[in-house]
This record gives sequence, C-alpha cells and structure tokens, in this order.
Amino acid sequence: MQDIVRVDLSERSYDIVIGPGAIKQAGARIAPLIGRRPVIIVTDDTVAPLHLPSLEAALESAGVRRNGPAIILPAGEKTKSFAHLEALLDEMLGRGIERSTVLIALGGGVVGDLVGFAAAISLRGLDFIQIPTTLLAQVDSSVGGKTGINTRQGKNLVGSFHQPRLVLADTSALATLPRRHVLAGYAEVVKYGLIDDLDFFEWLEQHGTAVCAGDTEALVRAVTVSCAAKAAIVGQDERESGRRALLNFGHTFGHALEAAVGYDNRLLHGEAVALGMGMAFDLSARLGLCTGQEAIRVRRHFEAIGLPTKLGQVEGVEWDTVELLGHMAKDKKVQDGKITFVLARGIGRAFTARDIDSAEVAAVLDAAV
Ligand SMILES: NC(=O)c1ccc[n+]([C@@H]2O[C@H](COP(=O)([O-])OP(=O)(O)OC[C@H]3O[C@@H](n4cnc5c(N)ncnc54)[C@H](O)[C@@H]3O)[C@@H](O)[C@H]2O)c1
Ligand SMILES: O=C(O)C(=O)C[C@@H](O)[C@H](O)[C@H](O)COP(=O)(O)O
Ligand SMILES: [Zn+2]
Repeated sequence: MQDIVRVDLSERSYDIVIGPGAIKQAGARIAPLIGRRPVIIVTDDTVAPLHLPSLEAALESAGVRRNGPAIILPAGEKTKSFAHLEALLDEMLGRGIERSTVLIALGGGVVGDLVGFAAAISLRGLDFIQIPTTLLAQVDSSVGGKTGINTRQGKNLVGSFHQPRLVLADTSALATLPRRHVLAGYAEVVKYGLIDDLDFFEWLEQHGTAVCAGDTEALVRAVTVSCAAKAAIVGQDERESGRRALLNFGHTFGHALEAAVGYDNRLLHGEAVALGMGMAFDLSARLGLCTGQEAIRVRRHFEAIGLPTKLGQVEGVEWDTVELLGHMAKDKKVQDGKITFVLARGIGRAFTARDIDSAEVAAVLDAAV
C-alpha cells in the first residue's frame, strides 16, 4: 500500500512516496534520481539505532555512493540552532563536499529543517532528500521547502525556502515513535481539516484514534490527505505571499508558547499548535466570526485524542500574557508592525486577518490558562 503525491513546482517539482516499507525501498527510489553522486546521511541519536541500518542497507544494495558515515546529531528542538548548524557545516565541509553532494535528512522535523537549511546554504545550494520518521515530519515539515533554525529572538527566524528532491514517508517507521510525538504530529493533521476540509475533519473525528494507534490504512490515508493538502497550497504559493499563510493556522499563538518555554521538552511543537488552534478558534468566536460551538467541537476532538487544550496542562510554566504578546509581535507574518492572524469562520473555513484588537488577543490568552 503506497501512495505518491506530487508537489508541482515546475523545475522544483518532486514526489512524496507514502506507505510502509519506503525506507527499505529507498535505494531503488534514490539511485535513479541521483546516479553516481555521493550522499551524506544526517540523522539524530534517537533515530540512528532504530532506522539508520535499514536505510544504509537499502542504499548499499542499490549501489548509492556515500561520502563518509552518517552524521548523528543530538535529538530534540534545541538542535535547530546556530551552534548545531555550524557543527554540521563544519563536518560537511571537512569531508570535502562538492556541489554534486546530496544530503539525506533521516528523522523528524528538527533534522529535516536543519539539514534542509544546511543544504540551502552549503556551496550556495545542495540537493537534499527528506526521509521523515515522525508523523509531524511526514504530514508537514518534510514537504514544502521551509527550512531553518530557531534563534534567541524566536522560532524559525533564520532559514530559507529550499525544496527537497524527494520525500520518502515510511509509515512503518512510526511504529517506534513515542505516543506523545504521535499526538503532536496528529495536531498538524487536524490542521488541514480545520483550514479548508470539513469532510477530512469529520473523518478524523471517526478515525483519529485509529490513525494515532498506527492502523496502517488509516495512517496512510491521513498522511496522504495531509500531504496532498499541503502540496496543493505550496504549489499555488511557494514563498508564502498569500494562501500559504493558512498553513500557519494556530502557529502565531503556538510559536509564542514555544518561545516562552525556551523550546524545551515541556511543550512540543505539535502540542503548541494544538493549543494555538484552540486559541485561534476562541479568538474567532470572540470576534463573532464563528460560533462558540465550533470552538468547543475542535477542543473536544483534541481532548478525545489526548492533546492538551489548556495552558495549565503544560507542567512547570508560569504563563504571562504580556510576554506572549511580545513573542507574537516577532511572528514572520507581521507587516507594518501588525500581526496577521489566521482565523476561522467555522471548521474548514480559515482565512487571514489583520487589524485584530490586541485586547481581544490578550483576553483569549488570559482565558486559555
Ligand atoms: N518546515 C516545516 O514546514 C515545518 C512544519 C512543521 C513543523 N516544523 C518543525 O518541525 C519540528 C518538530 O518536528 P518533530 O515533531 O518531528 O520533532 P523532532 O524532530 O524533535 O522529533 C521528535 C522526537 O522523536 C524522535 N524520533 C523521530 N523519529 C522517530 C521514530 N521513528 N521512532 C522513535 N523516535 C523518533 C526524535 O529523535 C525526537 O526525539 C519543529 O522544529 C517545528 O518547528 C517544520
Ligand atoms: O509550511 C508552512 O508554510 C507552515 O507554516 C507549516 C507549519 O506547520 C510549520 O510549523 C512551519 O515551520 C511554520 O513556519 P513559520 O514560517 O511560521 O516559521
Ligand atoms: Zn507547524
């Protein structure tokens, strides 16, 4: 059972291969694409013992050339930093990379975002391949070419648009993923329903538990629908000059929450996005754009799945509304000093809005604790 979703971007187009066994078949997919060009695999120290051996075996059996052993980074969000970017570039340049070198990112969104950025800026641009091993990375971060790192000022503030040449989303690799990370990735799956696909949201209300339990059919469908939704938006607006901002639903709030906890393990990106999407619905309801019932329905689904819906569920954090508003003011969607919000007229009816009264935003943050 494998699906292929095409990201249509003229000369930068690529396939996303989705389904169980995609890592075992990686050599057969990659060799025809890159020929004799050397690859460097980059992964993290949690994924390496679990999935690196099967990728290495697949590449070897297809005769793919390697430039040295895999580079193994520490797992976790703090790796998306200048320090780890520098160490990675140092190692790559030390190996004498050439412009023909292809990077392979094997791991979650942290490895994918960092390696994609390293590919974008090394020798002014290397090709790279995404092999996402978290649900979040399979449905979101490996697709669309947003790459980058966090800085002390905020989330993803240094980066570039650099599309991968191929994405291999092996759903069987998710069998080893801890449940907390499955749920965090699931938040980005729900996002696609909330943006513009009520039918998909209703399907998730019925089948979300099966998706999160790793049922192959449900999982492949959820990943495929998510990737198709993202591919359609990215194909229309690669560099976020318009419609792509919808993919940021829940993120204006969510990124501020992540910054407030200092990107540590108390709050994962997907958990922050789930909380942020709840707040985006609360703000929409406060502004009379949708009914309070819609906001309740979204929260009820997150609760049923096991995602957080209240800031108080994040342990060990003192939330401060003024501080959160300060983080939100650094959002990349700010224009002329005004934050662009993604709001909703209902489930599946998201849109972007400016000139939102900050007192209303503060009221939503106060109520979310
Ligand atoms: N570029 C984009 O468009 C985009 C989209 C969404 C999120 N992101 C970014 O992605 C990052 C979050 O990604 P993530 O949730 O994948 O986090 P992550 O990369 O930190 O992975 C989560 C954890 O799971 C481990 N792991 C990965 N695969 C595993 C597997 N198969 N089995 C067991 N453990 C495994 C990792 O080692 C890590 O500890 C954030 O930095 C976020 O900003 C980027
Ligand atoms: O691909 C996009 O566009 C997204 O916004 C997807 C988000 O889920 C993702 O977290 C992204 O990294 C956020 O982008 P940013 O530009 O707000 O940093
Ligand atoms: Zn996200």
